[in-house]
Amino acid sequence: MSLERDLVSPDAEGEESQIEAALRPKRLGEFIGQARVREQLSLVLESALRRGRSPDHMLMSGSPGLGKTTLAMIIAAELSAPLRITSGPALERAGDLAAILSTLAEGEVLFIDEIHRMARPAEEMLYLAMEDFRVDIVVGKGPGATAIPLDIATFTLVGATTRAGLLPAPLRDRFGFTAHMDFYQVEELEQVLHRSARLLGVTLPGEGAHEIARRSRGTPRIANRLLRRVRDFADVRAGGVIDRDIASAALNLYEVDAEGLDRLDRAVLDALLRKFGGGPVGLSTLAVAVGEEPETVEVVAEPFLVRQGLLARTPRGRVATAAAWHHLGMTPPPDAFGATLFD
Ligand SMILES: Nc1ncnc2c1ncn2[C@@H]1O[C@H](COP(=O)(O)OP(=O)(O)OP(=O)(O)O)[C@@H](O)[C@H]1O
Repeated sequence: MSLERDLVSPDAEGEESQIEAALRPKRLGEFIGQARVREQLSLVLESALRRGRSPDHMLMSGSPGLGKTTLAMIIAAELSAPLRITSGPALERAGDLAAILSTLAEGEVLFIDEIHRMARPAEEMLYLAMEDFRVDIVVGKGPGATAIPLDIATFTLVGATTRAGLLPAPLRDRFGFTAHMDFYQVEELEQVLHRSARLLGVTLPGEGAHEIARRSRGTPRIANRLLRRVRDFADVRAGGVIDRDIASAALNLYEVDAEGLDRLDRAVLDALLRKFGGGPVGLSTLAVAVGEEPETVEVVAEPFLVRQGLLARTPRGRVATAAAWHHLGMTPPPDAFGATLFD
C-alpha cells in the first residue's frame, strides 16, 4: 500500500485542486508569509513594470504545497500578463516545448512546474529560448537536417522545482531570480487558516486555528485540507464549533500526530529506529523498508523531519536524533549518537 497519497500528503488532486484554486491568493498583497521572497519579488516586478519590460526568468524552489504555483499566478496577475501553465513531465520531446514557445504572446508568463523533470532535448531548446528568445526548428533527418531559427515573443519563464539541486547548472544560471520557499511558521499558517475559513464560510476560533496550524507540517496546502476535515468533524459531532479539543480530536482521528507528522513521516522514523537502530542508513534502503520510492521519502517526508530536528542527513546516511527516539516513546541505545552524527 502506498503511503504517499494521505490526508497530509502535500500533493493535490481532482476535486481538491478546484477547492485549492478558490482558496489561492490572487495578488502579492494577499500572499501570507515568505516575507523575504515577497519583498524580493515585489522589487523585481515593480522594476520591470517601471521599465516596461518583461522581468527576468524566475525559479521557485521548495517542498510541495508551499505556494509555488500560487506565486506564478500572482506574478502574471501583477504584470497583467497572460499565463501559460505546463509541467516538466509533459515536455517529453523538443516539439512539445516548441509548440508552446512559438505561440506565446508578447510578455506572457510561462510556468513550468517540476522543471527538473523535463526531457533533455526540451531543456536544450529552452536554453536558447530563455537567452535569445529564439528556437531552432529542425527540419529533416540525418545529415540533411537543417535548423531554421524562429524568433519568439519575449516572455518570462517561471520554473518551479522541489529539487533545485537536480537542475543542470546551465539551466539554473539562466534564471535571474531564485526564490527559496521555506516551511511556514505556525502564526503564518494561522493567518492562512483564518483567510480560508472566511472564504469557506467556516467559523474558526483562534484556539482551533492554532491547533490545526501547528499540526500542518508547515504547509498551507495541508493546513487548508485539515481545516476541511476538522470542519466535517465539528459539523457532525460538535455543532460546528472548532475549539482546541475538537480540532485535536479530529486530527487524532485522521492520524495526524501532535507534531503534525503523518503516516509516512512516522513510518520513516519507525523504520529508522526499529529496523536500523537509528541509522546511519542509506536513502534507498530506508525507502524499501517503508515501501516507497526514494524520491517520495526524500522530497515529501525528509525535509519536514529534518526541519523538526528528528532526522539528520549525514555523509554516511540518514540518522535519527535523540528527539526522534523521544517522539516515538523509545529509548536510544547507549552508543546511538557518538559515532554517527559528529564524525
Ligand atoms: N502564502 C499563502 N497564503 C495563502 N494560501 C496559500 C499560500 N501558499 C499556498 N497557499 C494555499 O496552498 C495551496 C497550495 O499552493 P500551491 O499549489 O501554490 O503550492 P505549490 O508549491 O505549487 O505545490 P506543488 O509543488 O505541489 O505544485 C493553494 O491552493 C493555496 O490556497
